[in-house]
Amino acid sequence: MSTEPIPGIRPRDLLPTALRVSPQLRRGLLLTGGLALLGGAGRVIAPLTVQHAIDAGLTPGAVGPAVAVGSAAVLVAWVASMLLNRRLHARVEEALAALRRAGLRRFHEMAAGAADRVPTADATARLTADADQVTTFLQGGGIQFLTGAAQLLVATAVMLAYSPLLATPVLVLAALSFGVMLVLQRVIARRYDRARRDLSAMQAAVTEAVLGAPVIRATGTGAWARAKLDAAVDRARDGLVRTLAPLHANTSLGELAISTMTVAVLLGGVWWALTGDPGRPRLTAGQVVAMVFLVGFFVRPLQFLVQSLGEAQNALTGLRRALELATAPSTDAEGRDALPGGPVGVDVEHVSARYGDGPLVLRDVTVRIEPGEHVAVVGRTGSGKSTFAKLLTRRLDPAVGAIRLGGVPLQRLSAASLAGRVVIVPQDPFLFDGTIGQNIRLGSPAATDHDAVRILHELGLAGWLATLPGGLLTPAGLRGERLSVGERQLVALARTALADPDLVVLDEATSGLDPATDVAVQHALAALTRGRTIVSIAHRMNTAVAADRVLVFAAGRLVQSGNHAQLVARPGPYADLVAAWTGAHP
Ligand SMILES: Nc1ncnc2c1ncn2[C@@H]1O[C@H](COP(=O)(O)OP(=O)(O)OP(=O)(O)O)[C@@H](O)[C@H]1O
Repeated sequence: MSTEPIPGIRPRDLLPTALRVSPQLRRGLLLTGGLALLGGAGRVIAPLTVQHAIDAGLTPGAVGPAVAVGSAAVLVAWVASMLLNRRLHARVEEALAALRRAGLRRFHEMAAGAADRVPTADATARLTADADQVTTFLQGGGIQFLTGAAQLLVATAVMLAYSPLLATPVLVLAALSFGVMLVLQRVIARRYDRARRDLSAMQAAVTEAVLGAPVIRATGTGAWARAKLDAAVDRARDGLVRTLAPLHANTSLGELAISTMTVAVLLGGVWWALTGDPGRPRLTAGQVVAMVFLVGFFVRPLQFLVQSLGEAQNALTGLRRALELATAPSTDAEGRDALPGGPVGVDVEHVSARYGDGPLVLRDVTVRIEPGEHVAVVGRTGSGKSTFAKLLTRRLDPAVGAIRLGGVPLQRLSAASLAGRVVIVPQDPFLFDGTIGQNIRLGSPAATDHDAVRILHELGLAGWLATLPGGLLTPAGLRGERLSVGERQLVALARTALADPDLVVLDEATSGLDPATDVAVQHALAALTRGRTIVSIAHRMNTAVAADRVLVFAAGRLVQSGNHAQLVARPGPYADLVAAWTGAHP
């Protein structure tokens, strides 16, 4: 039950997963590799032409062609790098776009319960800032990373061809330092991973501090809020600082290896050249000069690779986090069965529930809700009403027991068969930035404005529609902020009615609606509930009185069940609640 909603990806699975999620990366991979090799080889040809010119005695007949070949090679390298740059940038951006699309799609396909456990800022960061790290790396020298690696390969091959004995100490030193760097790289990866999580948490803290600013100003709790934010900022800073020590160790180690290699080749090359027969050195002067050049061509990309390992690691961490979201388990992977047609009956059998690893907040609840029945769920605050509603809509899975909808275990139902058939209407519904009409039409993909007007009439909301300045074209604003809570509820009720669901789980608004909106909401609710199975989390007595049956929760247990008249007649939690409600609204 406490499995991670977004499982990690092992380093060795990173590339195959990236290629699977973003197949664009595969396209023209051979050509891209070829261009990188051409770019690297073009640069390495220059020292070979110098060697020829020197060994030919630096005669005009030898220097001329050498300069021509060298220049042509440099030109080819330049063109190849330019083409490589263009290709790689375009492919990677296409791949990232696919990754973002796949990530968002998967987030929408995730089981509601799992998605609820992913902090909003974390999901957002994975699709934005984390994926951006790859672009940042590419723009900040990532392409040179690739041409550098190709140049390193070509330089190694040529050095080995020239003098295996001289190339050996260079390669041994390079292999040794790479071994140590790999270990350091693992440490860096772990620390970057941690740092990115802390950055995500900081983003969440900043969002909270900005969104909560009106409350903070009104309550004068600025110092408390800033202290909370400061702690998150400090953690993010410390996380980033912790990556510096291994990063610096890595760079210094690279510098040390590089200087040692240059000295080894220079000394070794001269010694090797001199120890041949007199007049017939084992290495010609041209070869020694070319070797020194080649070490430069070997060393410079190596140095660059080492220095940009940190950024590469950061980009890989960003890529991995985005990929993890894009490959998180979806509900469809679990559920294959369809919900039978018509009003849905609900069977809750010995269900207990908890959040994460916390204590049980709902214990051994057993109840059957008949198809078409209207049930009101009541109880004091914290008694478990919302938890019960979350269980019915799979935003939480039972720790113990089973729930069946229409006779089918909830976890066997596919997300597609639940969409539009089982709908939750929260207290403060979410509206998209668009018109009221567009928000209502979301209930049914094929619906027209005509359908939206019809449904508003059916719900008795024609009068409300007439009061809207732009009718259906009235803008709702970002998250519906241009409408009141009551109006948002009316739009959500119309959207729900248009979806024509068979089971509606309704979280009644607790916030005070103005009397006119309140009446409109009550009428709309009465119209919506006809002929459907309804589970209302009731915060007002009228809802409980009107329901076919009332379920009373207390301290996580279902303690009473019956209609209003039966329950109010006997002493107990329901009678106490009714007394409290009547006391509050005499
Ligand atoms: N996301 C959560 N994580 C951990 N505990 C939670 C979470 N949501 C609710 N709880 C705990 O579960 C218990 C039941 O909460 P629940 O929201 O179901 O109560 P409720 O009856 O709906 O209350 P209210 O009328 O105030 O909405 C409470 O003790 C609450 O603290």
